[in-house]
Amino acid sequence: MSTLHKFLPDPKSAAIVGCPFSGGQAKIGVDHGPIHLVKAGLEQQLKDLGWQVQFDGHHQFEEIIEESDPPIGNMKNPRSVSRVCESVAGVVSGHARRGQLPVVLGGDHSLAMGTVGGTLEVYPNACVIWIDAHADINTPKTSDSGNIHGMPLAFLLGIAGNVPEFAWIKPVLRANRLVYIGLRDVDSAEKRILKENGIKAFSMHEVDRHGIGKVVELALDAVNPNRDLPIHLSFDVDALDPSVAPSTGTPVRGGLTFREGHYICEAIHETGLLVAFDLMEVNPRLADAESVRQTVAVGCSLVRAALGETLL
Ligand SMILES: NC(=[NH2+])NCCC[C@H](N)C(=O)O
Ligand SMILES: [Mn+2]
Ligand SMILES: [Mn+2]
Repeated sequence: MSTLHKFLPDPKSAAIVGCPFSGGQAKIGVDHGPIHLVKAGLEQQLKDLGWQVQFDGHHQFEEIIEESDPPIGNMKNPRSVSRVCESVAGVVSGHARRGQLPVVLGGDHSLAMGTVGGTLEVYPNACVIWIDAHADINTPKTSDSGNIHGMPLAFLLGIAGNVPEFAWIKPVLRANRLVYIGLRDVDSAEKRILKENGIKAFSMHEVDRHGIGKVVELALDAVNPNRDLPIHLSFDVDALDPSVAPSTGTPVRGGLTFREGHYICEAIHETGLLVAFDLMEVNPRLADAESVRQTVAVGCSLVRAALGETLL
């Protein structure tokens, strides 16, 4: 807690935003992620690190989830995803405006339209560091699955095309403010989108080549060369190797080790620039009880690392 923070007032204050929502993908259970993370004691763990923590219970989306929500093009549950994300954006921007650091617990990664949207409303020059096996940058036209958790960045960048139901999302994110770490399952259309927009990405290949320390340095150089811009860190737990975080909907082998994942969070904490953190795609309904316990524990410890837990 000794690290000086460049954007948050002292004493440092965080808000846990539980988002039990699964409409951005097809597997049941990811909506239970935040409940498990909070039950594991996350609130007290952050208090023990010296943070003031606000947690007002998980967000209730029942009333805004559309009962009848037929696909638009191939997009599944489009109205529900849109309305949930719009409400999350309001909650996140509210916390950020009050000088709190929102810790958003998913739920699936479509929620990032809300989290990143909310952060950028308050910190328009913030950069986004996206830790994921996947690029989540399909447009409704390029997506094979129609799952919106594979599309949030296309909407935030303003390259998703015109979908009136999503008109509230402003193209707030600039391509040169987005960087990835951990990619290893990128669709061919997504590869083209990354190239065409000159988006910096460090796949597992680069992690192997340079080591995680150098990769985080290079990632920060790409989006935050003077180390003076606010950082939104969006962490999809499937960035970790499935042996480390098995309970997730779209696991991909060859991922980040336990330490590599934590190192990223620790290094971003050390910048003193972190203004928002997402932990997404923890699905306690997948895998056996021990795997669930392990994944939830890793999720909590990633959050703690990002909020300043040190090894010494
Ligand atoms: N947030 C995630 N886990 N995304 C997985 C996306 C997988 C695939 N690229 C798709 O568009 O459906
Ligand atoms: Mn992913
Ligand atoms: Mn993702």
